Amino acid sequence: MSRTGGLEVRNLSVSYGKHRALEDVSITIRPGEIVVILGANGAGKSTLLKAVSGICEGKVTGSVLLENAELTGLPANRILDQGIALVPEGRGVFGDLTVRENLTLGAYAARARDDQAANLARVHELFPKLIERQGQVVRTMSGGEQQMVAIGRAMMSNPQILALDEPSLGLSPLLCKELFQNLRKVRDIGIGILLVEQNAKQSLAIADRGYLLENAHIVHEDSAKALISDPAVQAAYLGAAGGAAAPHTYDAAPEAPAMDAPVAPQAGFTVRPRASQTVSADAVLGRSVADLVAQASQRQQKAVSDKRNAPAATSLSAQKDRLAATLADIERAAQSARRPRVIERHRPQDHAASQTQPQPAPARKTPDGPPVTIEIYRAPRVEVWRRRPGADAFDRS
Ligand SMILES: Nc1ncnc2c1ncn2[C@@H]1O[C@H](COP(=O)(O)OP(=O)(O)OP(=O)(O)O)[C@@H](O)[C@H]1O
Repeated sequence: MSRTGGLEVRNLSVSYGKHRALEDVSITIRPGEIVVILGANGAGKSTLLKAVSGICEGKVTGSVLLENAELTGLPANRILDQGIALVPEGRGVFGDLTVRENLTLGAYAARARDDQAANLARVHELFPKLIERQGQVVRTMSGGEQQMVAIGRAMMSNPQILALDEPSLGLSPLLCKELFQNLRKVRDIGIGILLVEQNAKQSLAIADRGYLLENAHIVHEDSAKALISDPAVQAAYLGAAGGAAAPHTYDAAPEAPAMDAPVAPQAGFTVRPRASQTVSADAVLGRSVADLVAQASQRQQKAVSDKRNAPAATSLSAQKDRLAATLADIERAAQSARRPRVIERHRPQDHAASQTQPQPAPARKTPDGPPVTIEIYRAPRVEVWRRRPGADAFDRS
């Protein structure tokens, strides 16, 4: 029996064919608490939400209990009737219908049919903007407003647990802030919230507790407050970008070198740094690496056609030439990105003089730092080529 009330997930495992997407996952969400699930891409977060809401395509074992009632194996509509509402990734609103129509559709759950007016009043109280916009076609609304409609629609089923899959995806920082404030309001009326989020910083700021899901396993659980200040969590999820994740990571083949060393185990758990910790080559170079590769490839095709009469130029050597040309181009672009730049600087003592006559801006050299190690990742199988400080060639060690 559940000791907590609310939602209790016990030893949940999900397989898609031979692929194990969730392994022995146990979590709880109490009424009136926000629980966030953090994890890298592919860790199994969406699978967890789908399994809990009865829409998972994989084979599910383990148990999902709501207020001690066993939900495992029930179809999605019965799970909704029991009190778990899902706001899926991408919102799932009906774009061609109005706000009112979307909300009405949310009230079809048996548990909510008799209380439609009261539920609508509650949604309007939470999100007064939806009253003004009730006749508006949802497709014409902003992303943030559509997200509000999606949450409002889920709330129309009068849920005990609201599960949300990446609700802040694609929202501006301002709209994200509004979204998280809205989730707080939902929590404050006693609904338990199971939140999967890429935006670790803002979600932990409103959450009560959090779980770290890595490679299908829960590797850590703590209060949101403790997670925010945990160095391993900071390194993995709360990087300089504030947890805003890169859109994808590359899956390394088993023999490929790791992209990042794992963060040193802290308090008995290890988390893999997110891709957001890695600055993209494009950002470092200020140029598109894909363009450089395309240019190098075109140049090489010409070189290969010039060598047509020399059969000794095998395709292997042509490939090597192309890679060398690409790496050299990237190296040149990186050097030019590091070249000292002239930066305008106004010293306070120059200010008065500069009021009367234009002053030449003093030049400042960008400080020479240690030479940078350049790393190039090639998808889908990760190959890491490095030119180490002081070396004049790339190697794959
Ligand atoms: N329908 C499916 N069929 C086969 N494999 C799937 C299916 N759905 C998910 N997977 C696989 O299960 C693993 C977990 O996927 P899931 O979508 O749950 O991850 P996630 O943590 O939500 O990642 P993301 O943040 O990228 O959505 C991944 O390896 C994924 O490729």
